[in-house]
Amino acid sequence: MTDTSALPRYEDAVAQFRIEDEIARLHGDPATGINAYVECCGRHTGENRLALRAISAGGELREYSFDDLADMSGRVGTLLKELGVRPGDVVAGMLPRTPELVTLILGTWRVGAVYQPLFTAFGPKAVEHRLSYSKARLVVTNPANRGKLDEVENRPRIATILGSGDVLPAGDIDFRAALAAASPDCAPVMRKGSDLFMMMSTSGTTGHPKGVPVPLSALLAFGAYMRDAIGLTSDDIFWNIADPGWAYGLYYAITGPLQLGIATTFYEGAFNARSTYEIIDRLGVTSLAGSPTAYRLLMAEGPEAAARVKGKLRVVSSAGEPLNPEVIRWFDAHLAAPIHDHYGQTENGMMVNNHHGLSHTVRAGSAGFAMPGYRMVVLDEAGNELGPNQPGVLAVDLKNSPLRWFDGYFQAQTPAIAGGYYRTGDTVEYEPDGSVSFIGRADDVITSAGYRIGPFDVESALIEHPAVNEAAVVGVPDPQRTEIVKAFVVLAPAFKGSEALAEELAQHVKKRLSAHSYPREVEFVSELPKTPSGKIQRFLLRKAEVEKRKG
Ligand SMILES: CC(=O)SCCNC(=O)CCNC(=O)[C@H](O)C(C)(C)COP(=O)(O)OP(=O)(O)OC[C@H]1O[C@@H](n2cnc3c(N)ncnc32)[C@H](O)[C@@H]1OP(=O)(O)O
Repeated sequence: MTDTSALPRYEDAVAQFRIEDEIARLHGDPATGINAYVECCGRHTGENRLALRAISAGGELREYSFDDLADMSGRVGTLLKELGVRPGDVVAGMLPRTPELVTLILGTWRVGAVYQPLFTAFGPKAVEHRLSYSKARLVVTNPANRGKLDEVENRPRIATILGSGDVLPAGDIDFRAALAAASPDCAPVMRKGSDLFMMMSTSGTTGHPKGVPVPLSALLAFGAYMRDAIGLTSDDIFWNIADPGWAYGLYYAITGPLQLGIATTFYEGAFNARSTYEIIDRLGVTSLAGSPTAYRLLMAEGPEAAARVKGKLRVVSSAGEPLNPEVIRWFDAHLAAPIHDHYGQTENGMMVNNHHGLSHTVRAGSAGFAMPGYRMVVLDEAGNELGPNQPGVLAVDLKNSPLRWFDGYFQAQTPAIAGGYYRTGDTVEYEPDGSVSFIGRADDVITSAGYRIGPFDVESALIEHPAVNEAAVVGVPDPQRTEIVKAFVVLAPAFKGSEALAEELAQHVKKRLSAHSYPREVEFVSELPKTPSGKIQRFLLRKAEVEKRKG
């Protein structure tokens, strides 16, 4: 167990926070010149220091040093330059958690370009939308995901990583062969802190996902989170199980640890509790990060499975959904591991945490305290700051949060930024001790297994099916996944509701949109509740479902 008395006091860290100290920890300077490859790899080379442990689905462990990643990403950078990728251009990756993914990201940053993740569970619809706004110059993928791009209009150039026996699709670049022929020498292109290095996306309620531009200055916040909230030290064996197709994985499974010069871990297989315990045991993982759904699945495996690794985990960090007190107690009893809830968003990263690297009281059920460098407030509808025990929307005080970096969605309006605040859309209240208690979303965004799912996207995918006239999609409570996606469907006159049709609609969304956002429940209805102006009232459907599940 961590001896928290040896940690810096939270109050002191807040009082002593100076952005100049954070900047001094970087190799570059956001004002004069910075490069994310240099921060996350180049500056850590020369000592053969370990950067990545990659475990294949079959259990084979391969290790890569920062020097290995420097060589491989140099080749990527050389190839990108040969392909005409310039600083500020977007390069997309639709790859599983493999060393090649890391080198693609580092190589993209090395030439001053912007990395856009495409989660491998996405279908063609989700991919097409993201590529359409980012205007990516190149997408790098593998044969398992390549077929989706055939259904994408106006797709960019494609580079495919072939396995043995794979045939290169006509017109594609053979990524491995091109890298073998490319020079590892590639001088990093220095950029300003306001220049972008990632293009993320986030789910909306009234439209398709919006682009979230991430400037290089966000490295300051990512590093601070790893130190203060994860409490990462050079003695740790760190594993963040989140997929780098999403913010938590890209920011804190790749960027954050590598920036601190500390090795990260990838498991290339699909998540399951058994392999997770095996890897913790085999590698001696001391610091684990992931979502509550993953932790609930570890619990469901039972105390005997946990006994094998009891006492190994020094700290466990949880993000993506509120952490249940029951999970906290179970981790304490069966793993002897303190598990702490952290709160953040794709916009701005993690902002409120039960810090592992700072000492403060930790209450089960609390989201924690604002990370030093952020001033978080609770606002009423008129934008007034509220005191303790008054529910309102959690917001960032922009002027007094030197670590904040989100300036608005990519080429889209950002009503969440107004009056000097960024409103997160989450309803919370402050406790008298200054910690934050999470209440719920203020809008219709669904949180399922740590993923944020926009109902509009799922509804649009459903409506593409010939049987569907209208659809409304909401999140309904679920003990395992926090919420699951439920669709209420009004059928076209020629169709009759059946279990087979419900399954067909679910599979349609899974294939077209994304494997993680399909409706796990489909109910056929004759009409949907609407306002007089015709807007679907999802909240009424959600309320009825909550009541039904209670009773
Ligand atoms: C600031 C922030 O960003 S906060 C946090 C961001 N969120 C996250 O990181 C997400 C965290 N969640 C997870 O990692 C996972 O949900 C886990 C590990 C908890 C549980 O994983 P699983 O139960 O295996 O399934 P998961 O939720 O990933 O996927 C749902 C479905 O999509 C499928 N799927 C998932 N990934 C893929 C993929 N890459 N390719 C194809 N299908 C996939 C799964 O097989 C599953 O299908 P099923 O319902 O038919 O079984």
